Amino acid sequence: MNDAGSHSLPETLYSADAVREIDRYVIEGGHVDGFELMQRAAAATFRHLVKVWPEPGSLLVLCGAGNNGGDGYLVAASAVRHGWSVACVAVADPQRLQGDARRAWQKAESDGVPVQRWQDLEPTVADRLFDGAGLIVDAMLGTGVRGAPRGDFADLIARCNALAAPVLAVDLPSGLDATTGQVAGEAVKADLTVTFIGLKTGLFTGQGPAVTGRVVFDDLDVAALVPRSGQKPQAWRRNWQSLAASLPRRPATAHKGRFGHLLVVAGDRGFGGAALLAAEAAARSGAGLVTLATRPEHVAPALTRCPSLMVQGVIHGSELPPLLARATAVVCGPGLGQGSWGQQMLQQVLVSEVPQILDADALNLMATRVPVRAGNHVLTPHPGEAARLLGVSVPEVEADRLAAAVSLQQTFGGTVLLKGAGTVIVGDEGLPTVIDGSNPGLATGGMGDVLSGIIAALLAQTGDPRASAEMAAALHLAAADRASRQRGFMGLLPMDVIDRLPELLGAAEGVVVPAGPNSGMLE
Ligand SMILES: NC(=O)C1=CN([C@@H]2O[C@H](COP(=O)(O)OP(=O)(O)OC[C@H]3O[C@@H](n4cnc5c(N)ncnc54)[C@H](O)[C@@H]3O)[C@@H](O)[C@H]2O)[C@@H](O)CC1
Ligand SMILES: [K+]
Repeated sequence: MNDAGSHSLPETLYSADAVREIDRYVIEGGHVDGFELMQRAAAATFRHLVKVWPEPGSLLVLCGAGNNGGDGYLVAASAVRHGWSVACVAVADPQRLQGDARRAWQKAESDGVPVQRWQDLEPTVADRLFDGAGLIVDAMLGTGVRGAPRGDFADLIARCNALAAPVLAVDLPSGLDATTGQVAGEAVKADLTVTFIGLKTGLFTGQGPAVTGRVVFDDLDVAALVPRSGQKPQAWRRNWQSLAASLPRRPATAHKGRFGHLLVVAGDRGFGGAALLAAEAAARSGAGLVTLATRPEHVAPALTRCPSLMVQGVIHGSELPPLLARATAVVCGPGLGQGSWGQQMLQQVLVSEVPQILDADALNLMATRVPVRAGNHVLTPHPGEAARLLGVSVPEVEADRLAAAVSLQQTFGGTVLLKGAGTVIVGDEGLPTVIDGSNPGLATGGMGDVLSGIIAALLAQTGDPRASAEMAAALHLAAADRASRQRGFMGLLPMDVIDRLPELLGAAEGVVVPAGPNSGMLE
């Protein structure tokens, strides 16, 4: 779930290599000495550690073979100076450490940190260290990690994850690829990640959100040097907090004709619910008018459930053009099925000029036959649909979600929204956007239909496919987070998410409902 602490995070995301280059620029450019930077990293880590765990009990610090380990040795030294009970385990032989990391280890030793080599530990002693830990500091692998953790690193990561003690990850959870968010073997599951200098993209997409816990950031006082380093961000980090202000404003004299007429083409036999979820989400997201074109048998239930919709039963594709002619945007896909009804409908949508969202079965049908012209469309694949469209496997998509989304955009044009934790949005220009946050309650049938309804409603109002996709993904997540506070994750339903849309939109519009005798009047 989105975390309150992330509000102060920067909005730019960098690859791990870009952050390493920034480090290099800062140090080799003579701006800040490498050991001084490491001391700042350790001090920042310790500051956050004390804030979250003022009395952690015994601290177990696991240090790797590089500068991430160096940070760990200095954190251990701070803890000893603080009078805490500390155990420090060197996963790699500290005698072989080099440079700043070596200096950090020596400082820890001279400050009285009891450093023990993992390889020298008797199994019973190792068990005691782990079982007695009140808090684990993971300083094993940082931005220098390459591939799946090997040897003792893999064992220690598994051991950390088997314990109930909380974990603080230094810079990133060991085992996570901080650029892509991929976990090739196993990654430490942290409760808090304190990350430095630049936010890394992989903390926010792929497996990142599942292993970082809360993310806090410290610029180590070198923020002013970042633009001068020549390193460019890889993506934007956005959430509802940062996007709500771009919501289209409604003048007091507004009439329904100003907010677009959305056509929802959805719901083959047996899939009427998907059509209704998309249409109702759209109606709740400010579309002026919503027409649902669906199988005739869904007309009566849809009208009963949501009388603000116009619902049209359609049997042949030839019935769509007049409806498309009146639409400012169209969403095609929820519950469309892959039979001839769905194919006919999709065909009509694809040949129209109307700005369009292509979702679910529309993407499955496209993957087998219909190429998309470049333009004003939004594709909203989940990783499985993305894999089919790209002709690769799902793990290949998940291994680098940003690259997969970019590749889809280059193939199909328009805007691509790749679903999943850390939703990625790519348009035909500008950096990709990563939506910060994830909610496991969204892994339920119908949630995607709600998302396409929201995107489509915003597209009908703004005419801007990319901005609509970004706002909708952030709003959808914020609504799910809000609903989860009452309903948890397992029992969350798409209707719960739709129910929270108006209050989030209202708050973004600055609508306030006063308490007291005039309650109910807007001011
Ligand atoms: N001076 C600097 O550049 C600063 C670096 N900082 C820290 O330094 C980290 C980067 O340090 P390094 O570049 O030394 O890299 P790391 O400390 O991330 O790790 C490099 C070491 O891990 C080993 N390794 C790599 N992949 C492995 C795998 N799959 N399995 C097992 N071992 C593996 C390598 O052989 C190497 O010895 C950052 O994440 C940050 O924590 C901070 O101290 C701030 C200043
Ligand atoms: K780490």
